[in-house]
Amino acid sequence: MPDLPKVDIKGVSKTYPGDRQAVQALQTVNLSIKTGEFVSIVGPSGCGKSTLLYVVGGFLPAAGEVLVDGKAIAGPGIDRGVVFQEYALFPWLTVRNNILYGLERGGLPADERARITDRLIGVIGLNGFEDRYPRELSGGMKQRVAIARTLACDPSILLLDEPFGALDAQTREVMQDELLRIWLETRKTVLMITHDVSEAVYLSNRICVMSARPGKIVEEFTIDLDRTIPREQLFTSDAFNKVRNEVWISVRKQALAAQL
Ligand SMILES: Nc1ncnc2c1ncn2[C@@H]1O[C@H](COP(=O)(O)OP(=O)(O)OP(=O)(O)O)[C@@H](O)[C@H]1O
Repeated sequence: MPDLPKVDIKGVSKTYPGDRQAVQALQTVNLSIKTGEFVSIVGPSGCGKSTLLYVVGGFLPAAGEVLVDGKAIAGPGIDRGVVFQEYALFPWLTVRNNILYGLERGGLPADERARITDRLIGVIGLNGFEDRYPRELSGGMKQRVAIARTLACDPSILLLDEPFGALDAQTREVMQDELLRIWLETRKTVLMITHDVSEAVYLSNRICVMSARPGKIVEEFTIDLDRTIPREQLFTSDAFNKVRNEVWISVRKQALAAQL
């Protein structure tokens, strides 16, 4: 069925019960993501972006439905790999063993697991650092390991929650380029949360803007930029700046509405 969405979020609402007051984080969110599409979600702080990602990840129960390949999810699954903002590495495992960890339960023979791990260490540019522990790595290196660990299980969907939010500006750019290269190579379906409008425009096919809490999708932008041209050229192009400004204005409108 060629038109079946890879991820179909249907009428998802989420209210967190509270001691004093319940918090409605999401209200009837609908979003269909095609196979191989890179979709980013932007919106004001606290509007429910992470909540939506956790619902799609299967970590959080919610009203409505999330379908993957047409089937309702019932919890987390190996079809969906998640990368969190805060690296989430095991401090007691080396780079190699952090990446191997996710593969150990997959039933693959040891030599195949080692082959996948070695290849990914090359992909993330950490040859020579295989036996280092997370405490010996920079923030950018740790996040590369976290991404490699997620890629090791070869999920068809990547769920990225502000994956570069904790990195300095230069490392962030390097990591964006790395992610773009990986996506162009693998064409995985990606759902990414970010605060950074330029990052969303640089990486995505489509950007969804969420309203202030309770979050719902209020505007969508299709991004049709040439991803093969160098970053400097793209960032200084009129086409890039035009769409970046449009998205920025849309997010700002929601952020201002939240303050009223
Ligand atoms: N476990 C929880 N219990 C109660 N309320 C929660 C919980 N997690 C999130 N919330 C509330 O739900 C709302 C949405 O939170 P969420 O983290 O999804 O927003 P966000 O858009 O990702 O925020 P930010 O951009 O600041 O990271 C917020 O008001 C938050 O306080």
